[in-house]
Amino acid sequence: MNSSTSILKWLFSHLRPYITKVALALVALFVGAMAWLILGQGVRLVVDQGFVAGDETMLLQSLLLVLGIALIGSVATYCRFYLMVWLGERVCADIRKALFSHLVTLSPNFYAEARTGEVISRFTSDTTLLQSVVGTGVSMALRSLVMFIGAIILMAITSTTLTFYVFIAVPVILLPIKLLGKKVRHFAKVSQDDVATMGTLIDENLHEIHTIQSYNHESQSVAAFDNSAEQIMRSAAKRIHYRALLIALIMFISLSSIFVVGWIGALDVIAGKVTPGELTAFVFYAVLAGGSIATISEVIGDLQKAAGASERIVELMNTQADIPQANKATDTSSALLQEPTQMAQSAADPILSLNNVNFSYPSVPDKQIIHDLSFNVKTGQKLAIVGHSGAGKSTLFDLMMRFYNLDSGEILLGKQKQTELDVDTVRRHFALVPQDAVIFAMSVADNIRLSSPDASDEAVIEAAKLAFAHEFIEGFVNGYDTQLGERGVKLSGGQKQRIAIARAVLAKRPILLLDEATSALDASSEKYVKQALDTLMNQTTTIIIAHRLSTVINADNIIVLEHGRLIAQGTHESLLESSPVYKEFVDLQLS
Ligand SMILES: Nc1ncnc2c1ncn2[C@@H]1O[C@H](COP(=O)(O)OP(=O)(O)OP(=O)(O)O)[C@@H](O)[C@H]1O
Repeated sequence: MNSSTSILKWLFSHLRPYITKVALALVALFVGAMAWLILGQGVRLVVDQGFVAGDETMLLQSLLLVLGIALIGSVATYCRFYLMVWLGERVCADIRKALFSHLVTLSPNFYAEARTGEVISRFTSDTTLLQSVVGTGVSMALRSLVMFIGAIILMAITSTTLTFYVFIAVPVILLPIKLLGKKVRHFAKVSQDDVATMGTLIDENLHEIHTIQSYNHESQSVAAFDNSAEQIMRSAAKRIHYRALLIALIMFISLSSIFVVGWIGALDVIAGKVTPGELTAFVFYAVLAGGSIATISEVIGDLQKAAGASERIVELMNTQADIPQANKATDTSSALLQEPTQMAQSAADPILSLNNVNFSYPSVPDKQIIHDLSFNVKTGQKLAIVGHSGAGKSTLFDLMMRFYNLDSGEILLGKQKQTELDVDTVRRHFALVPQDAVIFAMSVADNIRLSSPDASDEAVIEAAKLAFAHEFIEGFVNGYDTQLGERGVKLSGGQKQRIAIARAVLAKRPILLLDEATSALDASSEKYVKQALDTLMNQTTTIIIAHRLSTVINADNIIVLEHGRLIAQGTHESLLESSPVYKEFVDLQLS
């Protein structure tokens, strides 16, 4: 219960900025409900004053009154519906915006553990559910509640005896709603889970269509999908059965009770205890009250679902970014990020130093990945890191950019400790060219501009020229405006890499982190990529995870990692002499 109250508070806090609209919606809701309730009195007038009394003028006047009330009720319904659904959409958009800006601050470690698919599903389906419930569910529940209370009061005023009989009928109607409603909800949840499973299946198969088709796996994929679709059908059939039964039972029981009460009421009319108009009004209210109860019981299930959805959203919102900001006053300035002319950094000073770094991933704290690692990189140097797969090379890049906290030791950027700087500032020191270039579904220019959103068109073209990408981009019909498909399907491997290099060039950051691609490109692509990288490496300090002989030969310094330990350091020639591991590595991996 406590959590429901906090969820409600959370939801209402999002409604607060639109308090005027909320108030207007509530006014419309009350006016609408009142209009429908007063309509019963109008009907009573029509029957008693016009119909039974045989007075044509009164009949017309009462009918006009009924029409007037219906008009007011309809206008109020429009306002309530519009405002409530608008509020639902608005709150949902606000929550989505807040959630997304929170999600982009969470580290890759969070996504490695939480499964991105699940986060996306929470994001889209939970917020959509919330939107429909805030928009229509709450509106319907509130309206029905007001109508129910009003109808009961007016019933009691019209005839206490008949109201008493109605109250005897209420539990008879509520019992099947409660029992069958539970079943319906259970199977609705099962169907939802089945649909989610199908979603994963579609996503996996269509994203990896290349592998599926090359291994002729289509028929097995189709069979697995058919199975999943049939499973949804089976649980849906159960849900539909219980729902149909529920509707039929409610109809039968409520109509029977109205008939019984109507019969008792008719006897009272014959006995002269109530007027025919009163009986008509009473039945009108009884139907209103019954309808309201049915709506509330239906919406309550949705409200519970929305509470669950909100709880999951709040849980996501409360996930803390695992990299804390600097403890001291957050320092967003860094000597290395100043204009080159003011830069106190001399070529002999280290631009990056690791001192006795120890690290294990938070998810596997017992397995130490980096052991007592120390080295430094001087301004303008080219440092190559070599080591077997799993030695911890990529982990080092992540540590430099502070995607994780160290277990012990320190990393310095120039003379400043990484932990004393704002995380954003730390990252502004590095331009990363990953092994598999990442291309987004936007234009070529915007893909390059990703690293520097304010860059001018001229700067983008300049960067592309330096990355040897300008020529092939010009070859596209739309040039720099060419839209790249999802996952960059329209580009070759070498082209993607050159776009990624142009992005790094444009970023103009003090340290280039380069994860050299292991997959071979064709000879001409290879040549362009190499030229592009050479240009870039000559401009800045470069740390490169090397897989090619030519790269290590040109490096100023090479460090050899084995199981997260630095086992040798030096130039290519000196290491060939001094380090058997390096020599073996060169023979095996690089030549
Ligand atoms: N998110 C993670 N959580 C737990 N362990 C991880 C994580 N990422 C990597 N590891 C482990 O850390 C070790 C080092 O991995 P890393 O990716 O840094 O190696 P690498 O030298 O870059 O290898 P490769 O050349 O194959 O890319 C491996 O044993 C790997 O299993």
